[in-house]
Amino acid sequence: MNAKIIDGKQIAQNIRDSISEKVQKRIDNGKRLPGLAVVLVGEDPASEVYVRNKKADCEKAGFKSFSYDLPASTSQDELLKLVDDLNSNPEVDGILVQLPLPAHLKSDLILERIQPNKDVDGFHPYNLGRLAQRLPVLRPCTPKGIITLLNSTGRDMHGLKATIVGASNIVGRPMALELLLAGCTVTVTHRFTKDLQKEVSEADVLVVAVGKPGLVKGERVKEGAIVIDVGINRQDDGKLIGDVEFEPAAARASWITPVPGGVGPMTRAALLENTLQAAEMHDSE
Ligand SMILES: Nc1nc(=O)c2c([nH]1)NC[C@@H]1CN(c3ccc(C(=O)N[C@@H](CCC(=O)O)C(=O)O)cc3)C=[N+]21
Ligand SMILES: [Mg+2]
Repeated sequence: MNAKIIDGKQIAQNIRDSISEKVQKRIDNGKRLPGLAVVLVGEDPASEVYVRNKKADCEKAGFKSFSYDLPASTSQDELLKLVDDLNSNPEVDGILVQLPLPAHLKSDLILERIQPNKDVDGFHPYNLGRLAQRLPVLRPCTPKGIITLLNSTGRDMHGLKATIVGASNIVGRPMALELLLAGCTVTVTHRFTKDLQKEVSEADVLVVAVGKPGLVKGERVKEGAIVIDVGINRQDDGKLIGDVEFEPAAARASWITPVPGGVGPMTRAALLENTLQAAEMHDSE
């Protein structure tokens, strides 16, 4: 088997084109532009790149974008006050507080302050709870983007054995809920898992989201598996690589995502989808 590449960059572009058309229809129908507020606290260089890209995505899609670059010294109360203001601003459909936040800020309390119908990251307990109950509203962006990638393969997900490597709040856990909803039998591995490579070797669908290059050995990938690599690791030469050994994994898999150009662009596209969805929800409120 030699894997076909799942072209996240192209699929994300198709999504952005379709969103631009829907924004144009909103304008034709005299509706507001969808609005996204992006909040960045402190000066993490990687976060600055992501936030700049998100703003550019918004502007290209025809959304209104609001941006708040706050100093690392911002207090919990100041940040909560900003979230409250954005919650009550009728031009703002979506609020994204870029993670990680500086250590003195309590991100769980801040994320819970975002009104669930503006929680375009899908991180609020309400939205995670709805997903857990098979009644999703706003879905976490990276898992949502991955479901779109899996659907693009045309493979029926029902009954497939899916293994997720990594149990984070932002990827692994919501990914498990999405794959369960899609009909997979789901395993989540984490730091206490006894035999990671054994779990990997049994997966028909493998999603790896840890942030350790080479964590998944290509020779352990099941013949014909679909491999989704969420890892983004910058090497000394500046190149990005994932968590999966790409070449040997691609020799065994049926489909595989590249890094870059796989999951990353889909996370951004899902953010635009969620912001448009939030705007449509707010139209009828
Ligand atoms: N509240 C919040 N929501 C997030 O969704 C969020 C966050 N905080 N904090 C950081 C992570 C990371 N993340 C990425 C998004 C796009 C790419 C992306 O576009 N990656 C490109 C490469 C980009 C590059 O060259 O650096 C690719 O994989 O092809 C990567 C990572 C969103 N995150
Ligand atoms: Mg994002």
